[in-house]
Amino acid sequence: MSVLELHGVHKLFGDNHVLKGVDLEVDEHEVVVVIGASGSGKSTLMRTINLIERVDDGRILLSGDDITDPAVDVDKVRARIGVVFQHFNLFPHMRVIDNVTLAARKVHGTPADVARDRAVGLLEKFGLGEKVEDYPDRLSGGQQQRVAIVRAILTDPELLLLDEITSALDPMLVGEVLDLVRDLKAQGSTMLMATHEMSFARSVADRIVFMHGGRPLEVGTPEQIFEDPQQPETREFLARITHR
Ligand SMILES: Nc1ncnc2c1ncn2[C@@H]1O[C@H](COP(=O)(O)OP(=O)(O)OP(=O)(O)O)[C@@H](O)[C@H]1O
Repeated sequence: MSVLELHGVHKLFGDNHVLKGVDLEVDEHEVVVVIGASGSGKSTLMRTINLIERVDDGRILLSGDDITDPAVDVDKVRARIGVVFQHFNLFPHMRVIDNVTLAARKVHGTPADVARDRAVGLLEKFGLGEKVEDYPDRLSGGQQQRVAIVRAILTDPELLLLDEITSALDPMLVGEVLDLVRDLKAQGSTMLMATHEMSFARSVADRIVFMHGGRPLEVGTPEQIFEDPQQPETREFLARITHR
């Protein structure tokens, strides 16, 4: 069963037609990685799914529910999706534990002690056990991003959206964040992510989506896309990005 379905999704900013009829599916436990040149619409795609941007045409279904219906309760939809952005977006005035548990307590109504126990368990599991009571500015970028990921998974969302989560990190710290994503995949999380890290995309994706000109131009397994791309634009993009 599909956790996420996009049917003919269009998004315009003024007369800049950024998404031009995107069709896409993500199945349960599947990891789909979106690649493509800067400006090809990867972030916009993520933002329409999280309802930060409203689509101009088309439909998005989350586990069968039409979340693009104008009558939809946006907060309820967002509570079903875990999101991690490039910039970790932790609250600087809150300790790690409060950052991680805030949404569970305030949006999901999880009792504070239950949220705390689960958060501490996850933080320990991901090597952050000693940071529970710290403020974000005491943490490295990699640690902050891992905290943001723990926050996103705390309430077992149906879908995880990861948008360029390593782009703001010192290259030395990228690996520790990507290892966490590999762990989530091993646990069966359903994920849609945009990344410029091709080797990571290749190692973690079940399917790769190459965005070009506002739509998925080529979709396939990592082997198909990286070893035998069918479209000239895909070949050109991969040649450019691997020879930087
Ligand atoms: N809020 C906005 N208002 C106006 N234009 C926007 C907005 N957000 C994105 N755009 C435009 O949409 C296009 C696609 O941007 P988007 O950020 O989705 O690309 P991207 O593939 O994620 O790029 P990158 O890899 O650099 O992050 C760009 O032309 C951008 O200028």
